[in-house]
Amino acid sequence: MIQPIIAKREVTRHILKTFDIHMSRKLGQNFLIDEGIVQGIVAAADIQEGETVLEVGPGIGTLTQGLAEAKANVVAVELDSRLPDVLAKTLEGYENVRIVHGDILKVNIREIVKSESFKVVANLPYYITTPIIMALLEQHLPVKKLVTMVQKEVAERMVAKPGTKDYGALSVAVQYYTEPKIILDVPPKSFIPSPAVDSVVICCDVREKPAVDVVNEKMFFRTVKAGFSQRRKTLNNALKTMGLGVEVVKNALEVSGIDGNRRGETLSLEEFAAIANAIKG
Ligand SMILES: C[S@@+](CC[C@H](N)C(=O)[O-])C[C@H]1O[C@@H](n2cnc3c(N)ncnc32)[C@H](O)[C@@H]1O
Repeated sequence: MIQPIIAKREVTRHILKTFDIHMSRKLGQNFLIDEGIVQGIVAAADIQEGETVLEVGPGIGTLTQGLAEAKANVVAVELDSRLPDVLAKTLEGYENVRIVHGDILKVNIREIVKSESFKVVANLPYYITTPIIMALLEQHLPVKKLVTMVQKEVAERMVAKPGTKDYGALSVAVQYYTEPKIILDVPPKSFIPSPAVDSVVICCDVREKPAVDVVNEKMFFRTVKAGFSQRRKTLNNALKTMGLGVEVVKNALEVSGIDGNRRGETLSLEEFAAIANAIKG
């Protein structure tokens, strides 16, 4: 069965009306109605025929359809229990789509996706963008690339460099695992309903190995978290929140050659790694 293109205002409205779906703000539901943006996301994902794509939050299947048309093997995880039935209809005839009803932060992604390598493509629910991105990165899943629609301010934090106002723990984590690049500006009118914020598509190519060598990843992220815990504090004080002794902190700063009077937000990934690697005890 040939389906109409969902990424259009009238088609989306018709589907919502037919299935009597009132969109949920709580679930971050802003559905894409701009076919050009769907095509831009699909192109950025650089889909090869038959490759596996995990989509987070397919909604009524707008982006899913673009991915299916590009011949990806799509696994789409949707939390809203009303939508699997809708998706069964809107995506009827696409044999290469599997819908899973669940919470992306709770499901076992490895088990669901069952692929040795995959890409993540999504128009993310904005109320949990950061937890989703962090969960996808921290689990060391075999993800090659993430192409996601996010709120513009979040994307700016993801690509921020040391010493800028947007630089924080999210910047370090994303840049540690990936090479992020903002590729598309998306105005509010590209969605129903229009969100109150600007959006962008960000493409994160997952690195073959992390950007810096760390002895202990947990310690690296503990150091980063402490470094940004109190933005106005010097490292001498901020690192105390790690629960380490004064001497341990002093020694780590000395060994890594980093001035304890500096602030965490000025540190590069290499410098955070140097401190973390020097912490003993
Ligand atoms: C911004 S909408 C995107 C919908 C569709 N992909 C599109 O582009 O039009 C986000 C979707 O994520 C779903 N969602 C929200 N929280 C979720 C979660 N924890 N796990 C999976 N899906 C979730 C929402 O129900 C919604 O369908």
